[in-house]
Amino acid sequence: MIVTVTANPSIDRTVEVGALVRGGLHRATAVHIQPGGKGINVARALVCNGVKARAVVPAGGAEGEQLIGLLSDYSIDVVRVPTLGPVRMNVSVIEPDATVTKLNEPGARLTDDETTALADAVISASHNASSLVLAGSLPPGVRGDFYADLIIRLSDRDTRVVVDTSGPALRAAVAAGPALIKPNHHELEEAVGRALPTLGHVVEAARELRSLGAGAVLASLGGDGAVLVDAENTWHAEAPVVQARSSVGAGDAMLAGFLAAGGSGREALVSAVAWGAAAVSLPGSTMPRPDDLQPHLVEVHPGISTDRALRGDT
Ligand SMILES: Nc1ncnc2c1ncn2[C@@H]1O[C@H](COP(=O)(O)OP(=O)(O)O)[C@@H](O)[C@H]1O
Ligand SMILES: O=P(O)(O)OC[C@H]1O[C@](O)(COP(=O)(O)O)[C@@H](O)[C@@H]1O
Repeated sequence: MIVTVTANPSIDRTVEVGALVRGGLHRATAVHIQPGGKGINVARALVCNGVKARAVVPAGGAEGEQLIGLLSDYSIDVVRVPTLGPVRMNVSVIEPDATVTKLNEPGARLTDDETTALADAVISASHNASSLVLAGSLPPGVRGDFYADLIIRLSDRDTRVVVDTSGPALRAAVAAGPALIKPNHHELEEAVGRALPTLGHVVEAARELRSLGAGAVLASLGGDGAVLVDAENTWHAEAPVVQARSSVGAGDAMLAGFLAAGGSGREALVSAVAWGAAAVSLPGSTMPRPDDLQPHLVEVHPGISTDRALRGDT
């Protein structure tokens, strides 16, 4: 069983429009309303591919009811932690060339009691977990070391803890020694405090985060694919997307693909990149199903082209 935690879930509205003009009126050509937040997306991708997943989700208000309702379309074992404040709504605007503009709300403040209830629910929901995924931003009221504390509390278990977050929460989590982190390009730059214009810079930064405590680093690089740095190896892999539609949730699909394929090594990276590329070809934050996956199109490069300039599109 893979357990995911989404401390700050959302209802995602993905709105497709013509070219975006700041200050202009845009008539939507399509709208997708989907359950959101990184851990929820990882769980959706897993169950869409026959892998069992449990999702721990704090949810309150009418939006919380709607989120739980949307989740009932998936065979996820949902552990709901009731909260007073409502679940946030995040909006992504997609232009015809698949450019995404994201508007993420901060989320409602969690009280101290709600934060404690969430942490306790995670500990009990992950009793039989092979992997525990701590994913997404932290809502107001939750301290930046929330994920780090969970890693420490779970350190005597066999569960592999995986972290996909940003900013101070990521820095704190790294120091607590997670098995794996999944930053995108921007989150990796933020974590090391400098720009990473080339593949070589990304690999250096990933090694730095390993030296600070992360067991392995799976860095997603948008159209440039992904890099995996673990104790033994460094790999770069990428796959073409014939027609990009929406990259919302691509990183979450990618992490799910990595875990579904065992969560370490070359073959897991191939699976990750195949799932990420497939997600980009689907509307909104739709997660790929087996028929959408094309692992044979994934290219794993024999060495790292350290001077390769990155597009920086994450
Ligand atoms: N334009 C693209 N072309 C091909 N693959 C892509 C593209 N954008 C994203 N991907 C795939 O999806 C993965 C996750 O995307 P990325 O944007 O890096 O993550 P996040 O959604 O976390 O910001 C990438 O590692 C890559 O495999
Ligand atoms: O918690 P954050 O960082 O605000 O991110 C939440 C958003 O990220 C998503 O999980 C999408 O993730 P990606 O970064 O993979 O595109 C959305 O479902 C959600 O709205």
